[in-house]
Amino acid sequence: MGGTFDPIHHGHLVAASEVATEFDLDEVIFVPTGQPWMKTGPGHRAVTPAEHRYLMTVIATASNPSFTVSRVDIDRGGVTYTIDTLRDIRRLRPDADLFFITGADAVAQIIEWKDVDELWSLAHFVAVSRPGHDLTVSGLPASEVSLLEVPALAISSTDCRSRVGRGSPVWYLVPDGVVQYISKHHLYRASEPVMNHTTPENA
Ligand SMILES: Nc1ncnc2c1ncn2[C@@H]1O[C@H](COP(=O)(O)OP(=O)(O)OP(=O)(O)O)[C@@H](O)[C@H]1O
Ligand SMILES: O=C(O)c1ccc[n+]([C@@H]2O[C@H](COP(=O)([O-])O)[C@@H](O)[C@H]2O)c1
Repeated sequence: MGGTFDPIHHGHLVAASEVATEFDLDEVIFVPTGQPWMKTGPGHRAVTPAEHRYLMTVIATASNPSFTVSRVDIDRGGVTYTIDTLRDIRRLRPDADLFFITGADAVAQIIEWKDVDELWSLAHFVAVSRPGHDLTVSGLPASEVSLLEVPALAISSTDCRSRVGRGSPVWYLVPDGVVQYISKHHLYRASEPVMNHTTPENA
């Protein structure tokens, strides 16, 4: 499951768990993005430094033995494209059948992703329902994309960030360890912007 995970929240975790159960997956690899090109650049906010997003993802998934976190997109550097993510994961897991988990909002944009026609040979895509978004495969090859209804959690990273920014709690929207990480590193505080060069060591 790829994501910006800024921060990771229970919507991500429930989606991953439901897909793992439904498709009998051995492992779900969470892959935090490097630079997500659809969320960066002019007119977009600065995405939180990758090391913070990576560590929050590790904390959130640590208690589940089937959940792991990959650094491939972070360590490759630069803009993240799923075509590269899947090629790297395939190299690391040559014998695995790969599934790529997305939410209904992300799957609706796949047609704009880099090298979209090549994606289907690398993984089977599973799109999960998300409150506020229609779940359809229109325009996509139906045999390559499965749709799955998951328990509706109207949680977004955007809302988590703005809640922290205005001093509202994010308890129970994100895992407890992520609440504590956000607080410890002063993430998402409007008055204390986190610069892109900030690392967990000097935050
Ligand atoms: N509540 C949710 N239910 C189902 N899928 C979700 C949910 N939140 C995120 N996803 C899916 O998880 C993947 C990664 O999401 P991402 O890290 O961008 O979180 P987000 O909450 O959408 O972030 P933001 O609000 O910053 O855009 C995407 O495929 C997205 O569609
Ligand atoms: O490959 C692309 O062009 C592409 C464009 C937008 C998003 N993605 C991937 O979709 C996943 C969810 O992205 P996001 O921006 O919703 O966090 C993440 O793994 C991104 O790398 C991929």
